[in-house]
Amino acid sequence: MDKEKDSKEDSNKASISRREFIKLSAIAGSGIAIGAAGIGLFGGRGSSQGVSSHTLDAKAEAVPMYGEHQAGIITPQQTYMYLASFRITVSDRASLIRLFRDWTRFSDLSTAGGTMQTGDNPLLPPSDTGETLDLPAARLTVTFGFGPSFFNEGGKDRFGITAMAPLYLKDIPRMARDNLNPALSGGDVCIQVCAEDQQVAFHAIRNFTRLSTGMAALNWMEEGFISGTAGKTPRNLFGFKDGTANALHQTAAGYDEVVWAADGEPDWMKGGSYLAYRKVRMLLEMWDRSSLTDQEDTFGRSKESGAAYGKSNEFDPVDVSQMPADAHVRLAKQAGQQIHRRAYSYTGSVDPRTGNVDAGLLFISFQKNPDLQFLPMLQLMQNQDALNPYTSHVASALFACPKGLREGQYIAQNILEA
Ligand SMILES: C=CC1=C(C)c2cc3[nH]c(cc4nc(cc5[nH]c(cc1n2)c(C)c5CCC(=O)O)C(CCC(=O)O)=C4C)c(C)c3C=C
Ligand SMILES: [Fe+2]
Repeated sequence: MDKEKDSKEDSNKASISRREFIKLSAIAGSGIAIGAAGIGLFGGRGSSQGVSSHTLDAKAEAVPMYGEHQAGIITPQQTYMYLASFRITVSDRASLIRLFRDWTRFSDLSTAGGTMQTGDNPLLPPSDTGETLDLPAARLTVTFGFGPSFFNEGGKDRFGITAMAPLYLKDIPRMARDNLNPALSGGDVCIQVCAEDQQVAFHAIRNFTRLSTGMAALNWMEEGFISGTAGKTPRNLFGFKDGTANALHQTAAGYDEVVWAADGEPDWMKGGSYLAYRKVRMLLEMWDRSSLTDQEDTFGRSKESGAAYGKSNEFDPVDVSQMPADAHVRLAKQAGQQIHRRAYSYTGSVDPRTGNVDAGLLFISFQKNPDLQFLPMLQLMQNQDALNPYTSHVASALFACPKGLREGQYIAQNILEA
């Protein structure tokens, strides 16, 4: 593990300090107003104000949103995640700038544990929906991404930014086994929100949506969770440790190699990353009837320890020759590339016809070059993966997540005002 990156990530976990709340109060004093109701006043979330960092648990910690890279990409995974996709409904650049300014201010506030004003005018709806008033920052992160249609929608340069499109942004090509629902796929803008508290995460998505009224519409929203003991790899709904191989690149050099976009990209994208998303339904009932041997052969790893076939421990180097030819991990390795996975499990409703539960994986990976790292891997897996009989890919999207922000900048500023 790289010390420098680690300490950066650690500083990202700093709790909300008194200083930050003073900063927020100062902004409040300057009378920033957004929309009709306005982000004009800020309320700290009760329990964390003025409490020193070491007395607070992870739920109280704040992850600053400013820096070289956006938070929520290599940030250690929080327990809850919402991924939302928006369609921009305005066509002029000025409105778009207003939307991104509003979203950026709300991100700044909410990731620091603040809220918008909750009601100094009884004749208006409160600016903030209020459900986080007594809650701390809960390691909330907000990650913005832009879909291909943001830059060019069916040949139309809506915002005059087609020339600013990043190198590898396009819709993920249709795969042979795809069973995609277009209503749950793609979009102009995505917002990934992660937090240690589900209510804090939902509050953020809900208020992003409110702030976008008249300027953007919510296309779809997915909610996910993961759970694991601190320091241990969390397990997916098939009961296997999921994310082990991320350890192969968790150094500053590794992230540069795997995650951060660089050469040839427009300036706004250098230090950003591509978010590849697949909603993969997992056929739990069928899986639960398969033998342990079949389950382990599917991945080429031991279910309990997570060790690769022929090895004893989870992080021992993989020897693909020990695995069945169609094992998921063997195929992933065969692609010869690494990606940074940050997946979450989801559960949904029961199919009334079968009694089966809609559940699975919100597969999310970050990479610097999806053409090289992600698409060939997906292609290989679609054709041969032992996991295929147990899964169905039901939604898909690719977004370009810009580099991080400096204080005072708004998201997409270096695209819209370049
Ligand atoms: C196209 C990329 C991938 C998709 C889609 C995908 C879906 C998927 N994966 C699991 C469970 C596991 N995946 C594991 C490893 C793994 N998976 C991918 C890529 C995709 N997975 C990669 C690149 C790797 C790492 C390979 C390596 O270098 O060793 C594992 C093993 C443990 C681990 O390393 O995380 C599991 C388990 C599911 C259930 C799923 C779709 C539902
Ligand atoms: Fe996988």
